Amino acid sequence: MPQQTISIAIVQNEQQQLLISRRQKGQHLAGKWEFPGGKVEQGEALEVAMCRELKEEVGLTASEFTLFESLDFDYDDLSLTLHFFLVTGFTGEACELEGQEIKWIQPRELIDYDFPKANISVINKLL
Ligand SMILES: Nc1nc2c([nH]c(=O)n2[C@@H]2O[C@H](COP(=O)(O)OP(=O)(O)OP(=O)(O)O)[C@@H](O)[C@H]2O)c(=O)[nH]1
Ligand SMILES: [Mg+2]
Repeated sequence: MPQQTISIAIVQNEQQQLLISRRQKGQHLAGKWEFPGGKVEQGEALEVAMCRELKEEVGLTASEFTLFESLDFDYDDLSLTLHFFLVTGFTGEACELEGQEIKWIQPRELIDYDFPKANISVINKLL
């Protein structure tokens, strides 16, 4: 089974809102909501990958962050190691650089959005 390491940014703004985006047609788990992030490249540090994906996907530059949770999760077709960072400092304005839908929501609203199974423990920690 393919194995991937993923770095993810949970971005929190000054109103305590969190940034979520929607996975697009053709992507793994299309239609689900997620936090911006993606595959860590060969030899790339986890936080460097998180910052790169955040910039590429929504145009934000992370300046303050901590590792929030790391976990392994197996989907039927894919085995993942996911590293979630909580980003509390950033510059820029979030935009839909890849044509995906994005939203700022309150943590308690996370329960109203359909996230991948791998996100359940992280979402429970954020609620
Ligand atoms: N970005 C992100 N991916 C997640 C989350 N939860 C989760 O299970 N995943 C899974 O982790 C993998 C992330 O890879 P990705 O598709 O975002 O990777 P990427 O940005 O490098 O995509 P690309 O290869 O299309 O450029 C996917 O299989 C996705 O389904 C999440 O909250 N955010
Ligand atoms: Mg991605």
